Order: sequence, then C-alpha cells, then structure tokens
Amino acid sequence: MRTIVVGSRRSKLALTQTNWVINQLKALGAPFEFRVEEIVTKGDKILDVTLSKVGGKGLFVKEIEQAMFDKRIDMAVHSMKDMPAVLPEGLVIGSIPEREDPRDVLISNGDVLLNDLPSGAVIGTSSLRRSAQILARRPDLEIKWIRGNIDTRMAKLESGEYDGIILAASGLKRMGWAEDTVTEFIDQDICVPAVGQGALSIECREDDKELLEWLGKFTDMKTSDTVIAERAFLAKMEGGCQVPIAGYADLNDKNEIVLTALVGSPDGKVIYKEIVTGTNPVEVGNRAADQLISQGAKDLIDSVKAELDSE
Ligand SMILES: NCc1[nH]cc(CCC(=O)O)c1CC(=O)O
Repeated sequence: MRTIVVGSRRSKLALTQTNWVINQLKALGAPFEFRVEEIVTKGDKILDVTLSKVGGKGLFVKEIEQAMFDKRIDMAVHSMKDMPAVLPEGLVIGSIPEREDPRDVLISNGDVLLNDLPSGAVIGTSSLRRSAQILARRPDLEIKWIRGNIDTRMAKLESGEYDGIILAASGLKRMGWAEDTVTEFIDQDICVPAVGQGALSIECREDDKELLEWLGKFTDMKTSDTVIAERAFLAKMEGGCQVPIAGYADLNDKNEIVLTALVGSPDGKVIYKEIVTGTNPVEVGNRAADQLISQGAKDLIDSVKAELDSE
C-alpha cells in the first residue's frame, strides 16, 4: 500500500487539523497508509514582528510547498486563511472540506462584551483586518499586537497584559475548547471574517492523480463554492495581509452565493464594504473586487503599501 507523507506545521492546531483530515480520509476508505512529517516554517520561527511586515501569509506555506516539489511530502493540510491567493505552478488544492465556524471571537477578562469594554481597554490581535474593524466600531479601544499560539495568547490575556483578545472560533473549536471560554462570537456585521477563515485547504502535486481522486471525494461543495468566491476577490485585490481586507461568503435560500467583501484603513476610519450575490463563484469574487475598486479601495491599498515600504 502506498504511504502518503503529510507535511504539517508543528503547532498543536496544525497537527490537530492534519490528523483530523487523515482520519476522515481513512474513514472514506482511502487505500493509503499515512505518515505525518513535521516542518518548522519561517512564520513559526519569527514570533516578534508583525506578520504583515515580514512577508505575510506565504511564510507558513512556502517551505511546505517546497517539500512537496521535492517529494519529501505528498500533501499538506493548511488553514485556508494562511494560503496565498495564487498557488505555485504544479501544486493544486485537492480538497476543501466542510468549513468550521468562520466567526471571530472575543475572549475578555471578566467576560465583558465588546460594546461594554471600558474606553482604553487593550485588545490583543495581530490582524490588521480585526484591528481595523474593531476600531471602526470602538475607536476608543487600544489595539496591541500579540503573537504566538492560542495557549500563549491566553496566558498573555490572563496575565493582565491585555483586557481582551480576538481569535478565530474555528481554531478553538478544532482544539476542543469549551464554548464558555468565549466571551462573544462577534457578529459578521461588526467583523467580517478573513477570506477562507474556518476552512481547510488540502494541497498536493497536480500530477498526483491517485491521491487527487480520493481528495476530491472529501470536498464540501458549499464550502468550496463560497471559499472560491472569497479567494477570487482576494486575488483581484492583490491584498495579501498588509492591508485590512476581509471576505466572507455564504449561500442564501436560493442557493446563491452572497459575498461580503471589505477593505479598510488600518485605523478603521475608512471602511469600504460591498455585498455581492451571484451563482458563479469566481464571477462573484471578481465583481466584489471591481465594486470596491470603483469605490476607491485600490487607492487605499496602494497608499497603505507605500507607507509600509517607506518604513
Ligand atoms: N492567524 C493565524 C491562524 N491561521 C489559521 C487560524 C485558525 C483559524 C482558521 O481555521 O481559519 C489562525 C488562528 C486565529 O486566527 O485565531
């Protein structure tokens, strides 16, 4: 029997996700043995700088992709959110499994809701998307960068260094956290989730037909259609994570894709937001980008990039 070597980052969340996928594939009857190969990525080593300043998303993915090209591994499970909008030639997303809860959550000391936090309360996040949207709603709060895995962030919260932190619900749920840890599931009207948040991406070599056949059976069509719309939007905005950018799609009762797309300034003072409906995922994503660009979002992105470059 062929052994599929699955590359994974060493974090608890990455390994949990990887093992979950392996177990699901086994349950589907995939005729493979699986072995997990841990890979420490640049993004895991650099913990002291804001992600957007050291190259963003690609950091977690690049070395894993190289291992796939080198045939040291055959596939990898990523958080979709960490995947750049465009894949390198020769690699494909072989499967998009059913999405977990896409929302962001607030965990605060004393379980104080976002609306009730006192002026000046310190909120930990290292996401421009989260900070822009939180500041748009609560300009009187203070955002302080935070890095590290979920356990590290919780420890920093408990130490009193922060009054609250924002995390993805999906990560907590996958790690089996109790719901009552969460102070508030933040409504997507207040904080539009990141493109792909809560979804997984199983990446493999394009020519690995044997593996691709099995991965295909594991794709959830609703997740796939909605995430493809979000990623088409992201690709067209060329946003990366240097600019606050958000995109979340769901299906309505007519089974149409409804994509909420947002671009903002880091301080939350400028927010462009569009809701686009349609049936073709890529068309919906492109149209959302076009509408935001015509509102002025592209100029905002370019000015934020210019500011970063001059630092
Ligand atoms: N930013 C890092 C990151 N990348 C993926 C997840 C888990 C959430 C997901 O599955 O989308 C997280 C943690 C977080 O945002 O709290």
